Amino acid sequence: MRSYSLIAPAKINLYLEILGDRPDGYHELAMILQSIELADQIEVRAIGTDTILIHCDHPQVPSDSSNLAYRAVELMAKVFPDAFAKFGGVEITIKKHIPVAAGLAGGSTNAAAVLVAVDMMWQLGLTQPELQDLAAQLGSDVPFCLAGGTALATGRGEQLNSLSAFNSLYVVLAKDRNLMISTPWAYQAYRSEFGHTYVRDTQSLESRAHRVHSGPIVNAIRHKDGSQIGRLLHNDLEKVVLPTTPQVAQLREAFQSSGVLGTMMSGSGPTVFALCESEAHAQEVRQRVRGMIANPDVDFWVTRFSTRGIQIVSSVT
Ligand SMILES: C[C@@](CO)(OP(=O)(O)O)[C@H](O)COP(=O)(O)OP(=O)(O)OC[C@H]1O[C@@H](n2ccc(N)nc2=O)[C@H](O)[C@@H]1O
Ligand SMILES: Nc1ncnc2c1ncn2[C@@H]1O[C@H](COP(=O)(O)OP(=O)(O)O)[C@@H](O)[C@H]1O
Repeated sequence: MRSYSLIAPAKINLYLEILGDRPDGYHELAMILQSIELADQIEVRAIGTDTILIHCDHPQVPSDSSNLAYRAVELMAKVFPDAFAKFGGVEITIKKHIPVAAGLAGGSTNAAAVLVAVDMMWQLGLTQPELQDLAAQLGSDVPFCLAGGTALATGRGEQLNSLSAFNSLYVVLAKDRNLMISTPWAYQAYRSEFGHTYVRDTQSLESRAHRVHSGPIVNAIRHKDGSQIGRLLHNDLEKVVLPTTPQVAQLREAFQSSGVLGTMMSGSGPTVFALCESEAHAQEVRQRVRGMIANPDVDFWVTRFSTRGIQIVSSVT
């Protein structure tokens, strides 16, 4: 039976600006997404029946049709019914290393990996734009997870422009394991407090330029300038999460006082990350902040920027 083993990396958001509400209920964004080496391992195996089975070693990850990996196979089966009839269903095993509901796109990257595996398993030969289009139907962050590296994302986050990828920066991640933040809640809270309608068609490029402020950080990324990148980190969702979740604000302050290049909440949180120039410094910061926080429920990870998205590690055909 065919099987594929894949690596599905997490992401952090170096920049997240909310430009306004969209008529479809989403928010118009200007974001910079960055892959990191912290990753889940995904096995996708043909099972010759018409079922989809999910196994995951993490108690908070569903194994039913609400799992994004399940939804990825379901979407492929709907779009390619003949291939599904010919090759049958799949069994997916997810080894979770990415914390769940953490703002690190764990579910999205699992779904992206499954799209890649099913494309190969069903011998579809899809192009990158075709895969990206399917990915966007599964979630706003899924197209980025497929491509990986460093990208400027617009629209609801699915329109990508890749930036020069580099892996020389190290990342310390911290998350209280009792805290989970729902992405729809974070956007809804932002809309209630700061919402304003964004009508793309009537916006000239010039008026858009007045609202999007990602230029300096894009420039810093082009120059691989770690100190500038650290200084220019930005996330509008912090405006609703920091006041309601003091643990996040506290972690951010602890990193801030530890001599890092910069610190920010990732996506809708609650993970806070800090950027460092070297692995030794990142390990030192992890130790120092662990001591300052004195909360045994906070987990830490040291990882680094990655230039890659979904990677196929091995296949049996
Ligand atoms: C906040 C971010 C930052 O990268 O990531 P996470 O914190 O979830 O990792 C993303 O914008 C999340 O992307 P993703 O999790 O794929 O979102 P989706 O499944 O498409 O949408 C989940 C919900 O978030 C809200 N949403 C999402 C994207 C967007 N541009 N506007 C929104 O308002 C909507 O309420 C939507 O129903
Ligand atoms: N394959 C999956 N991995 C992780 N979470 C998943 C998956 N499928 C569905 N979920 C659910 O999606 C929600 C968001 O999880 P996740 O994708 O890890 O976070 P985020 O959207 O903050 O990046 C959680 O409630 C989780 O139970």
